[in-house]
Amino acid sequence: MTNPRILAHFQESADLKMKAASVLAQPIEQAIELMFTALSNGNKILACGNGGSAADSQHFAAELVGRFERERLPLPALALTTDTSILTAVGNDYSYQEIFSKQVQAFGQAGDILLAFSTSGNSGNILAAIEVAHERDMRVVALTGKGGGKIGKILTDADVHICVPHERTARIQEVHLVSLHCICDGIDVALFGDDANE
Ligand SMILES: O=C(CO)[C@@H](O)[C@H](O)[C@H](O)[C@H](O)COP(=O)(O)O
Ligand SMILES: [Zn+2]
Repeated sequence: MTNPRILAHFQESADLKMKAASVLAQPIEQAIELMFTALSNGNKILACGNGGSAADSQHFAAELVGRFERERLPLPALALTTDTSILTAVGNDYSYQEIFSKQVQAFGQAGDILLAFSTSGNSGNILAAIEVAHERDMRVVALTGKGGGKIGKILTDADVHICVPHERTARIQEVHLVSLHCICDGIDVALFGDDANE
């Protein structure tokens, strides 16, 4: 007999993914187009998030600098969640709220993309990073949940909002991850064409 709690996690995750597929296909396509255009123009992608979403930021950067499923040259993506000296110095000397926005200020250029994760849509350091990205004429791809929170209110029409229709952080993160893989796949298809018949 399968553990009912384990079964319930898998069932809820599977049900949400199929529901989210139809809701999120369009913003995911918009994110692919935005990122492919930016990368084609010589721009880069900066990624940030807290906790599990910090891991997602690093996961995405690794798949661009390394590869997703197809061989290609490295693509410029940087997770802002990895440099412990920057994170502790800025957190200690200024505030935790500024650990990503100061990096966006330092590294972000016009035309770059900020990939911002927040399952609640309300994390202050992500809101601050988005505000600085806008000041530096960057576009934002935000992955949220729980209705999008405050992030949903500060995004512009030029940004992309992938908002998972759920209230449970773990489930939202699981859909963020499959969305990331869709974006990686879409960038490769834009570069090399569809490999469906290969
Ligand atoms: O991964 C999990 C929960 O599954 C946690 O580590 C979670 O990422 C943390 O609580 C974050 O601080 C949540 O922040 P946010 O997603 O609301 O911006
Ligand atoms: Zn998690």
